[in-house]
Amino acid sequence: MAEASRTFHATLFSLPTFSPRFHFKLSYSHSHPSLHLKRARSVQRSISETKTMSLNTTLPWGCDIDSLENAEALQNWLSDSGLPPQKVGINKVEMGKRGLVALKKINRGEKILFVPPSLLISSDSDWSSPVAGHVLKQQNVADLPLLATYLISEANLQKSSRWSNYISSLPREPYSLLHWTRSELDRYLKASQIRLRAIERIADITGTFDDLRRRIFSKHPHLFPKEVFNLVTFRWSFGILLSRLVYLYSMDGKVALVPWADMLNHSCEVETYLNYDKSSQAVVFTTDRAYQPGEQVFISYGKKSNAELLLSYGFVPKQGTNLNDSVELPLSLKISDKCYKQKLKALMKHGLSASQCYPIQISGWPLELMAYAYLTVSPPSMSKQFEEMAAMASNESIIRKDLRYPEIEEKAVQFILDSCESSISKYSKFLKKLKRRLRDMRSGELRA
Ligand SMILES: C[S@@+](CC[C@H](N)C(=O)[O-])C[C@H]1O[C@@H](n2cnc3c(N)ncnc32)[C@H](O)[C@@H]1O
Repeated sequence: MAEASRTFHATLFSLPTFSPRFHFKLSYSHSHPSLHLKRARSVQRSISETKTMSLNTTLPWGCDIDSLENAEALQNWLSDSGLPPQKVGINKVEMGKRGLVALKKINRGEKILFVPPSLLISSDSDWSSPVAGHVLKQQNVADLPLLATYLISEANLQKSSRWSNYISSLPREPYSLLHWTRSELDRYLKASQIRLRAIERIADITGTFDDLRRRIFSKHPHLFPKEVFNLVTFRWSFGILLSRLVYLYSMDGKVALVPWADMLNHSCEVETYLNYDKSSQAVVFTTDRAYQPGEQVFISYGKKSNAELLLSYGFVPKQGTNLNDSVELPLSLKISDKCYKQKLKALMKHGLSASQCYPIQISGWPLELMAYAYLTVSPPSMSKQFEEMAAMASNESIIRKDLRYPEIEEKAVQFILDSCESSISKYSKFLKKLKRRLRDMRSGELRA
C-alpha cells in the first residue's frame, strides 16, 4: 500500500454511472511500447507538470467529437461484432455534440440497443497484452485503476487491439474538470462547492497514478513504458471512465464500458437507465417516451445536481431544466450565542460541527437542515431540546420525524433565508467580478 499519497483505493469514490445512485468502493488493493506522440495541439488544461510527457501533447488515439470522425467505422465494427440492427444511429446533436438519434419511430416502453456482453469492457476483459494484465491482477490493483490502465494499454496497441474502432471513437479530450488547470478551477469555480471536490478528484488520480508507477510500472518498464503510461494518458483514461462507465445492476453490479450505449446523452427530463436485461441477454434501455425519426434519444445519468454533472461529465444542463439540481447551503452556529458551547457539544455528540452544509433543492430542504436551524435559533430556555435537535440534524435520530417547534419556527426559517442570502451575495459578487472582467476583455484592456 502506498504511503502518504492520495490514491483511489483509499477513497469511497462516488462514481458517476448511467444509473440512479452508485458508490464505488475501491478497496485495494490497484500497458505497451512504441508510442509516438505528436507534439501538436495543446492539451492545455492540465493541473500540474508531468515528468514523462509534455502536457502540450495530443494523444494519438480518440477523435474530435465535434465531428463524426470514426463514427461510421464504429457502427460497422459493432454490427460485425454482434450488435443487432439498430433503431438509432450516431449523429451530430444539439445537446452533447454527438449522440444517438432515432432512425425509425420508437415507441414508449420499447427496449432498444441490445448490446451483447461480448462487447462490454470490464475489469475481467481479456488483455491484448496478457502479461501486463497478469502483473496488475497479481498486485490486486482495484477495478478502476485497472480499467484505466487497460484502456491505455489497448489504445496504444492501435489497430492490433480488438477495441481499436471503439477507442478511435472516444473523445480525445473528454469534457472533464480533470483537464482544468488549478488556476481555471480557482477562477471559474470560485463560488462553487465543487471546486474542492474537483481538486480532490485530481489529487486522487495523480496519487493513484503515482502509486501504480512506483509499485508496478517502474518495476516492469518493458510492459509499462513511461512514454505511454503517464499522467497525461491516465487523465485521459480516467476522464473517459468517469464520464462513460455504466453500473449494471442486474449483472451483480458489474461496472463496464458499454460501446454504443455510451453514445447516449443525458436529459434531466427522462427517467430511464441502462441495464442488463436477462431475457434478451444484452444491455438495453427501456424508453419512457416515444421518439420520432430524427429525434435525439436520451437516458438519465442519474438524479444529479448541476454541480455533480459538471464534476463528472463536464457539462451543465440548460438553466432551470434540472429539477434535481441542488446547492449546498452552509449553516453555522452563531459565536455570539450564549449557548454556543452547549449547542456545539450536542452537535459533536452526533458527529456534527459548528458549521454544516445541507443540500437545498427547488422542491425544498431536508428535515436535518430544519433541525440545525431550530438548534441555532433556540433560546437558553429550550436547552433540554438541544440534544434531540442535534440528533435530528445528524440524521441519526430515531425521534419522531415531524420534529417541530412552533414557537421558534419563524426565527428558524428567517435564519435559513439569511443564510441563503449570504451565500447568494458571494455568487453575485463573483458574477459582478466576472462581468467586469468580460467587459475589460471586450474593450481590449485585458487579453486572455
Ligand atoms: C457518455 S458520453 C455521451 C456521448 C458523447 N456525447 C460523445 O459524443 O462521446 C458523456 C458525455 O457526453 C456529453 N453530454 C452528455 N449529455 C449531455 C448534455 N445533456 N449536454 C451536454 N453534453 C452532454 C458530455 O460531454 C459527457 O461527458
